[in-house]
Order: sequence, then C-alpha cells, then structure tokens
Amino acid sequence: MNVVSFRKYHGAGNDFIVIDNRHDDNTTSITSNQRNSMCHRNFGIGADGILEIMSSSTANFKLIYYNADGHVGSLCGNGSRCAIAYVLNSPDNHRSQELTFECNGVLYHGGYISQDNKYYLYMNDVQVNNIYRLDDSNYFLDTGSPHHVQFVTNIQTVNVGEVGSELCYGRYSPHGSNVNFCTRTVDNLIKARTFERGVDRETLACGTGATAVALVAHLHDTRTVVDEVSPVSYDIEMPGGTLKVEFKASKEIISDIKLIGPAVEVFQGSYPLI
Ligand SMILES: N[C@@H](CCC[C@H](N)C(=O)O)C(=O)O
Repeated sequence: MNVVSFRKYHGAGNDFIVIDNRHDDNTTSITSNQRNSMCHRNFGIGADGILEIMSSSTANFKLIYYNADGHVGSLCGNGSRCAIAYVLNSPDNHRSQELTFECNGVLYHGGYISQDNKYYLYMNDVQVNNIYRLDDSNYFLDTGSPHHVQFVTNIQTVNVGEVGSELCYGRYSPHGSNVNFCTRTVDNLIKARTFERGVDRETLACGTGATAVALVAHLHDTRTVVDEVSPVSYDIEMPGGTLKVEFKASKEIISDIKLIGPAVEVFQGSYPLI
C-alpha cells in the first residue's frame, strides 16, 4: 500500500497537513479526492488544508496550497506561516531565521521572531483603490485571496456558517470569496470570524482574512487620510488565537504588510493512500 508521511501544523487553530516532496523527485501522486479524504475530520487526519512543499530554483522552497476540498487554493496566510516554520525547523536549515518561497508564481518572504516565538509572512502590497467599499459596513478586497469584510455589532451572535456560505457562493458566484465578520473592541483590537472558501465552514483563524480586516479597519479609521506614510498595527482576535497585522499606509498604497502569529507542529504520522 502507498503511504504518505506527513506533519500536522496549526497557526492559531487554522490547521494543515504538511507533505514534503523535496526529497521525492518533487512530485506528488495524491489525487484531489485523496486530499479531501485526508482533511476529513472524522474519516481522515483532519485539516483545513494541505501544504505541499517542493524544491525551487529561485527560492528556498515552493508551496502548493490545497483547500480541504482537495483543490488548489489561493494564498493561505496561516498555511504559509506554517510552511515557513516547517522549513526553518528542517534538519537541512542551518540556523537561518528567514527565507523566501514561491507560491502561485509569486515570490514571498517570511521568517521567525525568536523573542516572541512567532512566524511572519510579508504579503503583497494592496492599492487603496482596490479596497471596495460596498456600503457602510461591507467591503471587498484581495490580500492574496479574495475577502468580503462585514462589520457587525455583535460577533458572537453571527451565524457565520449560514451567512458566510450565502455571501461566499451567492454574491461571489461562481468562484466564491472568503467572508469575514468583525467587531471593533478597543482601538486597534478587532474580533473577527471567517467563513473559508474551499473549506466551506468557519475556521478558527484566517491569515489573509485577518489582513483584510486590518486593512479595511484602517481605511474606516482614516476617512481624512494625511498625505504621508505612517506605520500601523492591528491585533485581530480570532476564535483560535490572535494574529498581528503590521503595515505602512499612504493615501494610495498599503505596503510592507506583515502577518505575524503562532505556527505550531502538533504531530507526525503516515497516511495510507487508498
Ligand atoms: N486559511 C487561509 C486562507 C486560505 C485561502 C482560501 N481558503 C481560498 O482559497 O480562498 C489563510 O490563512 O489565509
């Protein structure tokens, strides 16, 4: 029987199966049905997605991210941070605390902050013009993955599964969009919950979602923007933990977007491919 070795990681409760193909001719023989079965929480390992690590000629590694439905997803912020943690902790890494990787044809940079025991990912810049204000409380933007952001008065009472699914596959049909609900608490601390496209339920955290929430909150906060670049930081509290999003903002562009949070290995194993 064909067996695949894996590690299991999570980033604030957003959990992933890590498969390292670098020493196996850089190929994968896993089908999308098998990926979907591996992610099943009762009949498989259980995960929100799969991170396949490949070698790269231009970066330290190449990441292929699959959602729990078994299909290739767009950028996964927490998954990328877990892949960074996995590669930095691999025996062939010689004390480096930062690296580059390619994902969907884009080069990213990330690393480890030892004093906080956290892993970070630098995301692509976002043009302010590409953050769409749909009405007073709804926004849409792309932070590597598409995200709808809705401000709500009480995050605890939102039916994330039902409303998230309607927005994800109704409003954004046919490709869908991740959907985030958020409530302001104190300055620069926001509570958020995410319905994830491709996982098709609420996950315990979402990195590109936390980033989307932080960028929209900044825009919300700065209706009269000053014409200078200022450093900004938000803590996004999600059900599985808190993610920090730091960036520099001007009137036109949000740059140096850094997503910071935990990335933890929880177990290793092997899975029979049937
Ligand atoms: N959990 C992710 C988001 C993953 C991408 C998404 N489900 C999609 O393909 O739209 C994150 O941490 O960013």
